[in-house]
Amino acid sequence: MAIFVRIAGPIIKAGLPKLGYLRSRFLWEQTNHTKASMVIKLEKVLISDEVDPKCVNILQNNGVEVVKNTKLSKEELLAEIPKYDGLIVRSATKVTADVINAGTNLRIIGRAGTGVDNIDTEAATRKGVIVMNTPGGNTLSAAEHTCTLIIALTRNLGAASMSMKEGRWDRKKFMGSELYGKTLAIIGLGRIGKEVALRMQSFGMTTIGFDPIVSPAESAEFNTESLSLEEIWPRADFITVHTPLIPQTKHLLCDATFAKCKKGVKVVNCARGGVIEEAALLRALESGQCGGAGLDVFVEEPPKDYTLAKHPNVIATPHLGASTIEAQTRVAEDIAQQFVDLAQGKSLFGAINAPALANALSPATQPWVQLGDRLGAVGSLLSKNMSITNVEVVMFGEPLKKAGTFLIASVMAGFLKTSAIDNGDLVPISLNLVNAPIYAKQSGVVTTSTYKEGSDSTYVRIDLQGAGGEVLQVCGTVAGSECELLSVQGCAFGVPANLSGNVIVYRVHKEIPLADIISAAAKDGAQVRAVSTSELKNSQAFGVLSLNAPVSPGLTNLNSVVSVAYPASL
Ligand SMILES: NC(=O)C1=CN([C@@H]2O[C@H](COP(=O)(O)OP(=O)(O)OC[C@H]3O[C@@H](n4cnc5c(N)ncnc54)[C@H](O)[C@@H]3O)[C@@H](O)[C@H]2O)C=CC1
Ligand SMILES: O=C(O)C(=O)COP(=O)(O)O
Repeated sequence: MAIFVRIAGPIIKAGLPKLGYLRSRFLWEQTNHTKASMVIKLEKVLISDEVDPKCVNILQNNGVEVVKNTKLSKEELLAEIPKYDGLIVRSATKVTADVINAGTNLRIIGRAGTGVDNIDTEAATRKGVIVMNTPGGNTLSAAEHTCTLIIALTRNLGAASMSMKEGRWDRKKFMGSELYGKTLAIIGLGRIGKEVALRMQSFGMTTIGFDPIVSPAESAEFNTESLSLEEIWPRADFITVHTPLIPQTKHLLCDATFAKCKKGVKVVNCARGGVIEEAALLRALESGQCGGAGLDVFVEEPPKDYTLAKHPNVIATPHLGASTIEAQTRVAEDIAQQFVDLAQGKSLFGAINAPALANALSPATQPWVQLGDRLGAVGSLLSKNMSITNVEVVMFGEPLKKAGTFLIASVMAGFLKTSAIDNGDLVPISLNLVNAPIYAKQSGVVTTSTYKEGSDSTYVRIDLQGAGGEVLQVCGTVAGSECELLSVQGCAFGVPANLSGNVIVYRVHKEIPLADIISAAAKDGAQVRAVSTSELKNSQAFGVLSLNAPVSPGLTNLNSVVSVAYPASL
């Protein structure tokens, strides 16, 4: 299933009503892709960075073809990527929006490591591509490397070792200081920050820290006092940063914050280049405001300018935090196993951009995901001209208790797809549970879900509310693996209508002989395979014609017999 989006531009299709509530317009084209379901097809994976061979073994043992090529230029990667369902990287490959958009078959990007700043996660999410990392696999190695840099800094290990290699015995030059009794400030008290705290406490250091999501009680559990940054700067003898590089952490240490620190403060960056502003650090080192820096990461890797790395008070390593046999084995195994588990519908572990996929992975859930998509499509067809502002998904029956998030996403996928047929937009995007929530939000339609306790049967109702307050209700269920329409506007179908393949959905306002409907549809070119009709209630009834092949829109003959009829490919 592909969606074509153009944010602005003329409506190409004439003669069909336009949906004013869609802020951007969508035109769907049917392809072989599964509708809004989210079973990940994983046949071919590209590994474009140095990842432990265990990754290849696990994938291959699970029937995945793997190509490892760590020498691809950007142009070569752009040319190669369409061949793959999955891409595995470390920090070297820059997975930019153009790479993601070139990946016509790309379903999943895996980061064998922690930081995903080299992956344009927003572009991936819009394209419906899952981004996954291996949180925790390299925590201990990064923490140990940080501790190594702190210890090395305080005893001038880098420079002292260098001077020995140069044949000198400089005992006076390299007077150090003890860590015992000193204060270590840890900015970012997540996985690595916490492990650094625990290790450095064994040297007798006092650990203080700041993290917006770690409560004082949590940090107290690892003996670290939680303070504001303003309280931290003047107290710290050493500062180590363990945050991702995000706008809030960029240049956390800069001229202004260095100025608030103790003279001679020593700093360590084993997180991401740019959390400490490099130019400000150089100035602080030159002035003596900073007494030394341990740097594992740089804004540009490898750096073009080695001034910082060459500074006598700097100990620098070329992004080695995760470069241990143990960490590389773990992250390689983890990412491969996470890919396999996701493809087999077992687990979503490590995915960072697919909340609607939670609870939607098991094979048993897939028909419900499909049902959401199809009810959304039917709802869209029958609510034309209502200017839908709200969509509520109401779930009945214990098995659907946790289905709200994925059902909203799949209903909106079906709804937006079908709505878009009347518009005309041109950039191809596959809608799925990863990107449907973004496009739903962008459409301006407010979505909610409600679970109703106490129902003996399991079914879904979607309530589509128009700008004028009117509501269209569409109800459906899953029988085996089939999606069935149970009722529209409370008009129950005698035999539930099968919602699959090519159909025509129609509405009448009085009893119309079925023969008249079928013969009118036939005149419009429809090869009708099956018919389901609802009861007539409140002067309306609904029907679904299942067809052997798609039929062109318009349906002039049928529309002269029924009130409205719409073709759809479900
Ligand atoms: N040098 C290397 O080879 C490695 C570097 N890393 C980097 O280390 C960093 C941390 O990794 P983990 O501890 O595993 O991540 P984590 O997600 O467990 O911890 C990061 C913490 O930073 C906190 N944070 C976010 N914004 C903040 C702010 N404005 N101020 C203070 N804290 C803030 C978060 O709340 C979170 O608790 C990441 O940037 C990662 O890429 C990770 C592994 C190896
Ligand atoms: O996991 C991380 O965030 C790292 O920085 C490690 O990077 P690497 O996999 O060694 O290129």
